[in-house]
Amino acid sequence: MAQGRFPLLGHLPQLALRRVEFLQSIRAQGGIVRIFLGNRPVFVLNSPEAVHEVLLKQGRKFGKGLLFDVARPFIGNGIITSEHDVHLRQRRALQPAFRRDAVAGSVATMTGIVEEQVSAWRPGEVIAMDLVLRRTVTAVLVATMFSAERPDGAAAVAELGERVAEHLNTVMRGVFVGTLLPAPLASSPALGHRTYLAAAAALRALADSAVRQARQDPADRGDLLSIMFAATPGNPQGMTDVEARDELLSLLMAGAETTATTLAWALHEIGRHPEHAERIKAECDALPAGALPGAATLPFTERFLREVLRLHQPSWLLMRRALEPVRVCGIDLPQGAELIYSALTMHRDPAHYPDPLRFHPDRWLDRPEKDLPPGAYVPFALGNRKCIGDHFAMTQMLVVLRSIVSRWRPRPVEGHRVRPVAHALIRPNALPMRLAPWPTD
Ligand code: HEM
Repeated sequence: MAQGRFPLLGHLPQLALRRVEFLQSIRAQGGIVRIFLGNRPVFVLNSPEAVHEVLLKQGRKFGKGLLFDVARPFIGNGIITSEHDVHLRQRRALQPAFRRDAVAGSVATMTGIVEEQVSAWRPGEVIAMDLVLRRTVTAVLVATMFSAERPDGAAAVAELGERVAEHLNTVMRGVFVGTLLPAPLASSPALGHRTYLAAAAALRALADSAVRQARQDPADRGDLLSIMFAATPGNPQGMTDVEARDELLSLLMAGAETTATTLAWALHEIGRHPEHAERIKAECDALPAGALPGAATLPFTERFLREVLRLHQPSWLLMRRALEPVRVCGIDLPQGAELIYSALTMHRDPAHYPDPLRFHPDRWLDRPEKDLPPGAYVPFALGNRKCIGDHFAMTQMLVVLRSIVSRWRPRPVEGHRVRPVAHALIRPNALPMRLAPWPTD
C-alpha cells in the first residue's frame, strides 16, 4: 500500500491536490500499488506489464470502472460506458466511420474548417490558441458526425461547434469532480454542480435535435448519424434515436477535448522549439497537393505528434474495474476491484524514455515503439477498449498543424508562463500565442 494514508480520507487529499505528482511518486513502490479513495481501495497499475495485462491480455475480465459510472447518467450506455455484447455491437456499428478510407474522406472537411480560422489571423495578433483549437476541433467533429450537409451551412456548424465545446468543457469537469470526491461534496453548488447539470442538459438537447433532424431526412448523407441509422448484421433496424444520441455524446466526450488538448500542447512545443517548427513547415510545404497527411507523407510531423502524446498525454487518470476475481502480475484482485492507470506517468518512466522530461521527437528514431515493452506507450490505450478514433485524431492533428505552421510561426507571449492543469485531462492553464509570419526570401 502507498504511504501517507489519512484516516477516513485515505489518499484522496494527495490525489486531489497533487494529482499527477502523487501518481508519479508512487511508481517506485511497485508494479501494482494499493491506494485508498476514502475507504475504497484502488489499485494503481505502474508497470507496462500490469497495464498490458489489464488492457489487453485479460482485457475482457475488466469493465470501465468508477470514472464511467459517473459519466453514465450523462452519456447513457454509449460506446465508452457500455460492456460486453452491447459494447461489441456498438463498436462494430461505429467502426465503418473510423476506417482509413472514411477518415481520408473527411480530410477535405477538416482542412476547410481549419483554413477558415487560420486565414483570418493577422500578423502580430495574439490569439488564445487553446480556445481556438478547442473550437476548431469540435467544429470538425460536429461537421463529420452530424452536420455533413446542414442546410444552414458552414457558419451554423461553427456556431454549433462552439456551443458544444463550451458545454463539453463544463461537463468533463463535473464528471471528474464526481469521480474523485464523495457524492455529497461533488454535488455541492460551490463546486459548480448546477452548472454541470445545466451544461449536460444543454448538450443532450443539442444531440437530440441533431438526431431528430437527421431522422427526418432518411437519405445517406455520409455522416456518422447515417452510419448509426443503417442496418447492421446484429441490428437490422439500426440504432434507435436514444442509442444514436448516446453515441453522439460519447464520441464528443471522447474525441473533442482529447484532440484539442493534445494540439494545444503541440502548439506550445512549436512555440518553444522554432527548429521543430521549421522542420514541420519544410515537410508540409513539400507535401504534394492532394496527398493525404500521414506517417508516410509527413514523417517528422508525425514523430513530433507522437512525442507530444508521450510527454503531454492528456489522459493522466483512467480506470478499470475487475468483473471477476483475477490475478495480475502475481497479485490477486477481487471481483469489483477498482484500478487506475495513468498513461502520462507511464510515458515519463526513465527506464524506457531516457531524459523523460525532454521534448525530443527524434527519440522515436533511436527507439521506435516496437522496441518498447508492450504497455509502455499507450496514448490511445490497448485491447478491446482501445480508442476507436486514433487514426481520425492523428489525421486531424496533422491537418491542423499543416494549416497553421505552413502560414505562421506561433510564438509564446512574453511574461505568460504555461502551466499544466489537471482536471479530467491535463491541459495548459492558458495558451496565448503571438502570430509571426514566416520570412519571405
Ligand atoms: C489525441 C486524441 C485522442 C486521445 C489521446 C484519445 C485517447 C483515448 C484513450 C486513452 C482511450 C481509452 C480510454 C480508457 O482506457 O478508458 C480512448 C477511447 C475512446 N476514444 Fe479516444 N482519444 C483521442 C481522440 C478520439 C477521437 C477523435 C474520437 C472519436 C471521434 C475518440 C473516440 C474514442 C472512443 C469512442 C473511445 C472508447 C472506445 C471503446 O471503449 O470501445 N477518441 N481514447
